[in-house]
Amino acid sequence: MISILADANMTGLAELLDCYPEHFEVQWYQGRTPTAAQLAQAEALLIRSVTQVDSALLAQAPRLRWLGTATIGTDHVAADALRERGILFYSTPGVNAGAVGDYVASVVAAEVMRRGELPNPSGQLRAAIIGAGNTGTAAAARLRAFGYQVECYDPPRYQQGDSTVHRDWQRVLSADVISCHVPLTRAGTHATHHLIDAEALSQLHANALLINASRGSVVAEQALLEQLQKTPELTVALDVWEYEPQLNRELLALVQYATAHIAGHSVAGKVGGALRLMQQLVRDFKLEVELPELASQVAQRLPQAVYQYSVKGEKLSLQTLASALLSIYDVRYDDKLLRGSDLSPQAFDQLRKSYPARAELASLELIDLNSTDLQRWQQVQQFLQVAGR
Ligand SMILES: NC(=O)C1=CN([C@@H]2O[C@H](COP(=O)(O)OP(=O)(O)OC[C@H]3O[C@@H](n4cnc5c(N)ncnc54)[C@H](O)[C@@H]3O)[C@@H](O)[C@H]2O)C=CC1
Ligand SMILES: O=C(O)C(=O)[C@H](O)COP(=O)(O)O
Repeated sequence: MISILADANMTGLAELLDCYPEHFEVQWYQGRTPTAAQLAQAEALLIRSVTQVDSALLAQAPRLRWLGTATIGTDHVAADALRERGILFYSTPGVNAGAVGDYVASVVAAEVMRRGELPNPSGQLRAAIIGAGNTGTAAAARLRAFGYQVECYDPPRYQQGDSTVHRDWQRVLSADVISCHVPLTRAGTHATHHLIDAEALSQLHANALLINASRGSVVAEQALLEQLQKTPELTVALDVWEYEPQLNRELLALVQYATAHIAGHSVAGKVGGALRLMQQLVRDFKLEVELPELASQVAQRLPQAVYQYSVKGEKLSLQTLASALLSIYDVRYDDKLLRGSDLSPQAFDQLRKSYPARAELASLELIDLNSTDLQRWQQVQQFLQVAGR
């Protein structure tokens, strides 16, 4: 029996573990940090982005030999400390990239409804993706579906010879939509901490749309607040916050879309994370568990495959497309939930814990289209299906 300690709020994991009671002895922890008594027993620890794993936590977990985070980001884990102890460590790259792309699409669709047109202060319909990895690629595809010319800024990839990306920071700052998709890093040539600082913010078009669904500290929060006080027309969508679960209330009042770090929270993204960790755990501990059976347990939890939206024979206008996308995932609803809460750290965590089941935009099917629009829709659909590099 392996002694597993896991975040109680990891969608799909309990069902997977329940299928194999003979292999696992499971303890669940609530909230952000396990107790010392729980850590003392654990051989394998399964976490989400809210649990900080550092030397102090590891010192309480003498039996630990395996750590998995069901997230793309790994900035909450001290990888060096794990290496020193010889603890195996896994994350789930790309697992919720489609969901993050959908979040970006939903923000743009909501802007179409609010402005009556796409954000386009430069008149060139140009979007900049910062970080051309999995989430950046999914977001770029969604922006292309709206007709944006998308350019990806990614100096590390550029240095490695990737000719599809650039390293011209000024081009990023002059775009109509700027969307952040980098890991949070604090050291090295390409550190991303406060990448969007006061100087960068001051150079954006007043009517530009800035989106951050990466990590809060990629944008300097105080500088953003000061910029919004000067240019309130700047439209900002923040899914992540520099000091979350503590929110900057003054800043929240000035951003157009404020959500509780849920950009990646589609059911497929969340359940996929649990499945990938389980598959790795089963391999590393050499357990006799059928991996295909694990996958089929997960498939049963995914939402229905197709959501139909009738355009009722009308032209596929920008507004119709935006309405159809919002019918699957509407960021304005998540924004209302956060603003309607008491904005405390507990409320922030509770919103994430009780997040409703969310399908992905790839499951949308438009019906009753005329033949010209059918072609346009098929192109859009391809963009909506991109779920990583
Ligand atoms: N809000 C949410 O729910 C979610 C947030 N995230 C965050 O998004 C981050 C990115 O995720 P992925 O795209 O899947 O990661 P990825 O590793 O696939 O791509 C990151 C890209 O950023 C580039 N990069 C690194 N430093 C850079 C810099 N200084 N300037 C420009 N580009 C730089 C890398 O070369 C890489 O291409 C994650 O590390 C995580 O923190 C991820 C999933 C969900
Ligand atoms: O994958 C990541 O990185 C994220 O930020 C997640 O979407 C956040 O997921 P949870 O930590 O809330 O499971």
